[in-house]
Amino acid sequence: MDSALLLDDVHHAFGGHRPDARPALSGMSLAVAPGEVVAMIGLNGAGKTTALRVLTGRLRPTSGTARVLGHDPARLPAGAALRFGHVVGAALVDPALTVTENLRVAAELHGVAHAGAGAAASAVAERLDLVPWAHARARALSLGNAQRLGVACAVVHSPAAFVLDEPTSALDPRGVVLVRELVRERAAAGAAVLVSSHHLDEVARVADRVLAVHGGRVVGSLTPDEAELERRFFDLVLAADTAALPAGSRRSA
Ligand SMILES: Nc1ncnc2c1ncn2[C@@H]1O[C@H](COP(=O)(O)OP(=O)(O)OP(=O)(O)O)[C@@H](O)[C@H]1O
Repeated sequence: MDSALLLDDVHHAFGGHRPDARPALSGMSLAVAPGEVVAMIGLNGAGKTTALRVLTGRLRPTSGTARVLGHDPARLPAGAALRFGHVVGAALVDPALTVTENLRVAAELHGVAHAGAGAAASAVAERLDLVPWAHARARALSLGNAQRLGVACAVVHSPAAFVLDEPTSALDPRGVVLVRELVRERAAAGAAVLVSSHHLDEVARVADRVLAVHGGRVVGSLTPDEAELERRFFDLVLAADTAALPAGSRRSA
């Protein structure tokens, strides 16, 4: 089956060709099929957010190929943009609008007909337990509820593919479960989902595949139900670091 989300040998160095430029992506390759949830897990600075920024079209990589629903994300045709959702960095939320208004606007901006936008907004607000704050302005929300609203706005139009950067970082345990259930539901309906996280336990519960990201690339894949996931992750990181050492210094490392 064709990938709905794809990065193929993507490289990016902030600072361009300056001598002090440091690579953020060094051959990042991944693919997410329709109906699949893939999680990227990695240490701080591994390149997860940079990879997601490439997929949202906000960052043009130095080289390599990125595709969202078959298109270059930096020039996503309107039809594909309507079928894509994302929260990477600041969510697409207007602080002056209420929760319901934001959801309705997000739905209509993504092509949901005016007549159906209210129902779509109510459904996702209920799903993420935002109903008690339906009439609150977004700027008045707690950090966790603001994060729920960001996720809700990204998926209110039932996108065919979506990417979420650390979508549960501010959530309470119930919020974590609600986002997990929402992601699984959308994948069961055929969406391709790519999420990033620092929390192995959490992604193991939501993802079909977990990709270990280190040094700007995928250094291995973990199956969520395998034993000792954390140790396997660190083994992959260590192996990648060891392989990157100059040949003569490997033995003593
Ligand atoms: N705008 C930027 N300018 C310069 N360097 C950047 C910029 N954004 C990211 N980087 C660098 O790129 C590398 C990858 O960063 P990135 O934010 O993608 O990592 P991450 O895996 O998302 O990390 P974290 O888990 O801490 O969020 C890091 O070395 C980071 O310092």
